[in-house]
Amino acid sequence: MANDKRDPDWYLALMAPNTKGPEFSWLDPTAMYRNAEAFQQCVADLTKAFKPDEVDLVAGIDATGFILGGAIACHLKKGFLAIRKYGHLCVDVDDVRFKDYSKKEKRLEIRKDAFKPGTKVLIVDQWIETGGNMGAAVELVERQQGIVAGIACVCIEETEGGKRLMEKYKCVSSVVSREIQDQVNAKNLESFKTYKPL
Ligand SMILES: O=P(O)(O)OC[C@H]1O[C@H](OP(=O)(O)OP(=O)(O)O)[C@H](O)[C@@H]1O
Ligand SMILES: Nc1ncnc2[nH]cnc12
Repeated sequence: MANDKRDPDWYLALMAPNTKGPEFSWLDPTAMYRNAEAFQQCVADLTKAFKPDEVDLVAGIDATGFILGGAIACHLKKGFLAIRKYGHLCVDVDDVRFKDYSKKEKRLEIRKDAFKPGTKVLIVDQWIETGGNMGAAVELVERQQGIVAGIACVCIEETEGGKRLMEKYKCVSSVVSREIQDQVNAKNLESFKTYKPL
């Protein structure tokens, strides 16, 4: 990409707007993952701030955090820990209850003895809105004496919860410019005006 004249976060314009109503999140980043160049660029962007010895294990949040988290684990040549929605693992678990952007009660779980104490864990998800899911994931990792090496998401909204996570942990997202971050915070991307499904 030596002569690439695109903005560094060009691929965010491939995310699809919500056309189904308020019970869904306001856009769909999985539309962007279908583009090979976009997906690979996103994985590269979310990992470049981490040196190999900064991360021992990558954790992804159920469900869409598995897509990016799995790809990031392979890119960094690390193992992958699934942070699952409650009730899915067939082994003993630790779990956390919380509320997310839907304002409904949610619950995440990880297996007991998921990693050794002191393991440096990079937590990956698609998105941070209220920070409910990510806050719960952090709690699960820290309860087992893991060290949160960082947090990686396509976008992190500058909500109260998002800002709290950014103050405390090394957080990376694909958003580069103030302009796009403001659009993310406003839940309305300029690119929606010209977004075309394939
Ligand atoms: O910051 P928050 O308010 O917690 O919102 C962010 C979460 O919401 C979405 O998950 P959701 O459970 O809606 O969808 P998914 O199962 O498709 O990943 C998203 O993937 C994050 O996990
Ligand atoms: N995938 C997503 N897109 C936009 N906002 C979100 N809030 C929670 N998940 C989201």
